[in-house]
Order: sequence, then C-alpha cells, then structure tokens
Amino acid sequence: MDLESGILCVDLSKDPKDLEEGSEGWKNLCKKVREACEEYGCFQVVYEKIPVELYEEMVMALRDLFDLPVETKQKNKSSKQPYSGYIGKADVVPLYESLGIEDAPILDMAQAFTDLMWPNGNPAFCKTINRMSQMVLELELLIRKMVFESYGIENYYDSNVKNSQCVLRVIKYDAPRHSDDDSTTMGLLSHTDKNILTVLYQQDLPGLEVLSKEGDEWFQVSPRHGTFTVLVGETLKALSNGRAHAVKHRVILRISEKERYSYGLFSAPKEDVMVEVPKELVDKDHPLLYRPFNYVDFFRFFYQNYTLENVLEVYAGVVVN
Ligand SMILES: O=C(O)CCC(=O)C(=O)O
Ligand SMILES: [Fe+2]
Repeated sequence: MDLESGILCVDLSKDPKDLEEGSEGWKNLCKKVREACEEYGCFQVVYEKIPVELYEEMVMALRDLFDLPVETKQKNKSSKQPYSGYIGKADVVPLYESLGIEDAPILDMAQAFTDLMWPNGNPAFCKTINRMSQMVLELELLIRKMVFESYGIENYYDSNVKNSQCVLRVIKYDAPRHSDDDSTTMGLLSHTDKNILTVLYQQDLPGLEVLSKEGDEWFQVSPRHGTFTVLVGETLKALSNGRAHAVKHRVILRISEKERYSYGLFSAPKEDVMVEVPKELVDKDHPLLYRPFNYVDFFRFFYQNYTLENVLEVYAGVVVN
C-alpha cells in the first residue's frame, strides 16, 4: 500500500482512464478514498493538473496580501460563512495569521475581496486566487463525488453540491525563532475541521500533523509539489452517519528563518440548508447518529462550547443518543 509516513496517498494523475466514471480504475479510486476517509480521516492526493507557474504566482499573491497593514486585512470581515474573515496573531497561536475569501472560485467574489484589500486594484492577485481556487474546487468536487459514489449515495451528490459553498483560507505562519519553549513552535492547535472536506496545500515548509484514529500517534504530512492533503470535516462525518473520521490535526513549525504559507479550500453547506443523513446510510447496524442540522448552528456549537473536557457533551448536543 502506498502509505507514506502513515498517510495514504491517492494518485489521480497516474492514468486519465481512472477518472472515467464507472471504469474499474474509477471504482478502485472511490474505494481507496472511502477507506482513507474512514481509517485515517485524511489522505494525500497527487493532482498534476495545476500548472507549475500557478503555484509560484500563488506565493507572490500571498506575500503581497500578508504584507498589507493589519488594519487593511481586518477589513475582511466574516459575513455569513464560518472560516471567512481575518484572524491574526491570537495569544494562543501568535505566529498564525489568516484570511478567508468567500466563494473565491467565483470571479466577482475574488474581485470584491481584491477591491477591499487594494482599492487601487491588483488584477494579478485577483486572477491568481480565482484561478487557483477554481482548480482546487474542481479537485474537491472530484473527491466529494468519489466519496458519495463509494457510499452508494451518488443520487445526493448534485443537491449536496448545489447546497454548498466554499471559502479559500490563506494562512501565514511567522518563523519561530526560539526552541526553549514548545509554545514558540505551535502554529495551530489541535482541532477537527467542521466543514465537509478541506483540500489543503502546504506551500513550502512542513508543519501539518495529523493524529492517528486511535489517538496515540501524530504523523507529519510532508509538503510535496502537486500534492494536496484532503481532510475529512465533521459535516462529512455526520453525512456518513459517523462512518468517516473527522481527523484531528495541528501545525507544529520548525525553527527557521522562513515564514510558512498554506492555503485550503473548505467546502461547507450553505447557511440556510439543513444537513440530513441519507436514509441509505441508516440501518439496524448503523442507527441514526445525527438529527438534521443547520451548519452555522453546528459550527457555533463546537466553537462556543468546545473544550477538551466537555467534548462528549458537545457531541451529545448534535448526536441523538
Ligand atoms: O496550515 C495548515 O497546514 C493547516 C491549516 C488548518 O488546519 C486549518 O486552517 O483548519
Ligand atoms: Fe484545519
């Protein structure tokens, strides 16, 4: 099995025929994706469709963006979607800074964000984030389709896509400079994502770590060119009636002179739709675990009440039994 340091790797670039729906290769990929979602809650995916120069343009775009004054970045307020808005240099994670760009694959949305950050215009930035997020969304939709097919719920795929939206979250971690204290290398605390799927790119430096399902081992996810990391979120776990595993992950930085950039496309249900477990995934052996829920409530629920001590109570609020 092409397990690399505990993370399953799915190669979507090996044979174009594998991407023909219904082919043997496609069925094998779907099976592998399901296995990865259930056993690990994450996997790496090789996707060579994205042109090399777009990765480079993305680094320049991120540098440009994070170099803006904090007051400008703070103009990016979260409106409707969780994961949008500016988060900067919080006490618990002082090296972390990020901006969420709602529906960045839609040109008007990418343009609105660009106009907010650069009232005098920055067409190169707009084009880059729009193109990159379109390509990553294409990848996310492909994987989502594989997940739905692997569970035999492909007839829910179109409505699931129609009822979903996405945020491109771009992240910068300042270089940690001291090694005498663990907190100086903590980039992002251990958490699960609450959305459907996250498709993440680590631009240059390593840092992402995922916790084994058994909860006893952290695995480092190495950044590799053309390789994305897919993480199962709590909403996909709920949709699969608890079968898929929402993986805990964190970012531990290495002492270095270089800042770390990453970006992820987070797909999530639209705020006004109810998420329901497909009836096909409920049976005698798999009793219903989640009542229909609204994503924004689901998200707030985790974040307002969530501590390591009360994790079970938090689940009890959305879990039927
Ligand atoms: O920066 C990374 O590699 C991970 C970011 C992450 O987990 C998140 O934004 O939810
Ligand atoms: Fe995350």
